[in-house]
Amino acid sequence: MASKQYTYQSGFNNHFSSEALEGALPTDQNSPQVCPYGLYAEQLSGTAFTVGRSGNQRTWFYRIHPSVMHRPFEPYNQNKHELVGTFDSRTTEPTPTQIRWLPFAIPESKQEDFVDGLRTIGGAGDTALKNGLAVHIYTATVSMGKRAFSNSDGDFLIVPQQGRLDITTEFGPILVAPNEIAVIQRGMRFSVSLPDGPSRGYILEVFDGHFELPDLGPIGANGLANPRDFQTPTAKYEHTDEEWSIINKYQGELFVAAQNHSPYDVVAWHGNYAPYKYNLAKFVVVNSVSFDHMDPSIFTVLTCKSTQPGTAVADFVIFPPRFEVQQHTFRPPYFHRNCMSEFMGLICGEYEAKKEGFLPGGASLHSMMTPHGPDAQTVQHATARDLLPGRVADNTQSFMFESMFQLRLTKWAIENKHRDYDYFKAWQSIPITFNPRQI
Ligand SMILES: O=C(O)Cc1cc(O)ccc1O
Ligand SMILES: [Fe+2]
Repeated sequence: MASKQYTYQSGFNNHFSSEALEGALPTDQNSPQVCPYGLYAEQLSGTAFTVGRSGNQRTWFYRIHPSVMHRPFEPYNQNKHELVGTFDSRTTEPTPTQIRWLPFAIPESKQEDFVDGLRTIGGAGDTALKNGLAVHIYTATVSMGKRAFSNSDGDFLIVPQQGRLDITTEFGPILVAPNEIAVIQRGMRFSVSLPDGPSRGYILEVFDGHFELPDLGPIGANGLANPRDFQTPTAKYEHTDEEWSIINKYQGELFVAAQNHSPYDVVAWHGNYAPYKYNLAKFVVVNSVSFDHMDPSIFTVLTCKSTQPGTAVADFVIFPPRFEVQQHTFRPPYFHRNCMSEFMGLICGEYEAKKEGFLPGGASLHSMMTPHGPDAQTVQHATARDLLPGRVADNTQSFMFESMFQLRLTKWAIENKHRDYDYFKAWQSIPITFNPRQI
């Protein structure tokens, strides 16, 4: 698997075309009476037919079998209570307290693939009403083999933390490593293999809309995540009569259907609804070069907009390696209470606001308006240090899923054995230095 060739098309939101056999893409129309090579045309819509031209997304597949050639979907019960698509009092609980989880264990003695290893941490809203989001953790020890996953509920933004993911998609293969992300939108079939063995990562799922690049405003035409650094796969197909299972997440529940051919039989495709990957090391960092701490929105890689301008359903924000040069400034993240929810994870290294306890593969949640900020050790260092220009976050990468929604947590997350009940202690020994006699 790992020796497989991966070729990508570059750009964000482009109209791509790819054919694994020369001449497989019809040249003059989408639906010829008979397609080249006897293929079948099938459209995958990522937006309603009538969405305006600038936001309309769809792809045309030219495939050996129409994907409808499968047996009926039946409930797939395994793992049922650990995936959630409706966040209400029946499924989840709210808590405003600061929460931290130590690294989520990968059950190495258990054979679990990417689908069986999905667990919902929390979320908001409801997939049926196409409003809200979910945050999941995946841990996996085995490849999916002849099982394909397809999510009718939302788009997945996948953040691998340990182990590369070799993702076969209907559009072609994608290899995604820690410090890269992959976005696989709703309805796209994919299978995950694990070239490095046991793997773990985070997933942000949005129930409506799609991820976009943030506007750059006065920054200008370049910077942050540049469109050309996004990579979409190229067509690759297999023609087999083997038994496959299609596992479909629909309204937060899993269903399975059998079919006797590979779902990866797309010989050619064209369109602007396609999965992609992005290497976080390519992010062009912008920050204050004089003084003060900028808001982390300067580190937004992708955003899923709501209908309220500037207020996102979810932003994917990173804290990348960079220079820090601000003078007479408290340089770490400030103390704050935010009208947005902040879920954070760590891919590698150490996060600049926490000296201890926030570890790669772990996570934290600072809910809407819940106070948080740097821990006591970070405060002590930041207030005493020399402010020479320096490096921050070298060899590290942390990220935040920031959302306008209030998240509710699953029982799995709240009662998780890796929950760090001592998290509140991080702030208890912050030195109180108030002196009314000091000018
Ligand atoms: O809470 C956090 O650690 C994330 C964060 C970082 C920062 O630099 C400013 C605000 C913010 O929420
Ligand atoms: Fe914060």
